[in-house]
Amino acid sequence: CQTGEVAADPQLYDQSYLSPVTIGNSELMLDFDTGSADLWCFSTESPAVQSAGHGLYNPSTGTELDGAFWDITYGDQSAASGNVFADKVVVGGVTATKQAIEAATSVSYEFTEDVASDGLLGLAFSSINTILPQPQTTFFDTVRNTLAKAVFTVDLKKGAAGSYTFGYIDSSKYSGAITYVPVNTANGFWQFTADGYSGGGNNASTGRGGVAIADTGTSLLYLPASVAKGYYSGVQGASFDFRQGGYTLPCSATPPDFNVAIGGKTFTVPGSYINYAPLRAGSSTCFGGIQADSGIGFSIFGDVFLKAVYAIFDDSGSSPKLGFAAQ
Ligand SMILES: Cc1ccc(-c2noc([C@H]3C[C@@H](O)CN3)n2)cc1F
Repeated sequence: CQTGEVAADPQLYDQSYLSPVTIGNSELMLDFDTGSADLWCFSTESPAVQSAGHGLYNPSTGTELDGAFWDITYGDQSAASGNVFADKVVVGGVTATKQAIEAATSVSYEFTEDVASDGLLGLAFSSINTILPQPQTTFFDTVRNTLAKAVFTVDLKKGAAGSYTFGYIDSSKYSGAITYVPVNTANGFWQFTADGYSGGGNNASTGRGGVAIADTGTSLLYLPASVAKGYYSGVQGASFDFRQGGYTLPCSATPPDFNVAIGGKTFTVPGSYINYAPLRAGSSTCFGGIQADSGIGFSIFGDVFLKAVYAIFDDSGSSPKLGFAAQ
């Protein structure tokens, strides 16, 4: 029965978190993403102009999955594609002897420029893996029957290293009780229902909650437009900036805390997490950590929310569930 833990290292402004993964005989830094289901990495097959500065997977240690290819586009329209090998993957001591490794033969500029990241490790449901003609399993699905308990946990932190555990829940990482809610896997995400929101200009609870996904690969907290608007109506100097494509606020502001009701429990995002980052280096205007989820179809509980809680992604029972606890 395997268990393991791996660090989650924050990148600038907590834009993403990277974890060390051994693939074949390379150690790469991957962005663990509960909002997608492909494990892909830069490789010796990637064009040098796209892979300069990145760690590379060398497929010579793997076995090619003949005729298999993959092509993924993320929420921000960044993309990558390539072919597939089976190879050994080790995450925090947990070993998958034959994991589908998606070697990139092409990536969009966002990935080329993100030189700290050597690829992504998807932790959503394997139903949305993009490998054709036959989708393959995520790392978690590959190892889940060898784990002491079919769970992984997420403990992200603001401006500090957090961790992912596989196969166990670490009671030292949270306080109080864990609140569990059911997960709807129809879209392949860790999708749940939030009961309601309050905080900022939303002084009265805005009651209605809505459908949301827990997404470690998204930096911010995307909420119904009415909730985002209500929140910033209580923040001096905040406004919706069409040029920036979202709400901005003075970097000098200490915004009010934001509360989310889930499973009858209230979880608080400290206001400081919502003063996210300067628009560009040296700017005194910052981009807000809460933004509207307009056009997405559901809310996205990204890192701004996840770094305020301890999150349990549990597929050990008859149906998957999400647990949240105060950190
Ligand atoms: C350069 C770059 C761009 C995007 C992403 C990215 N990773 O996860 C996600 C979110 C959105 C949804 O697609 C699934 N989870 N986005 C990572 C990158 F390193």
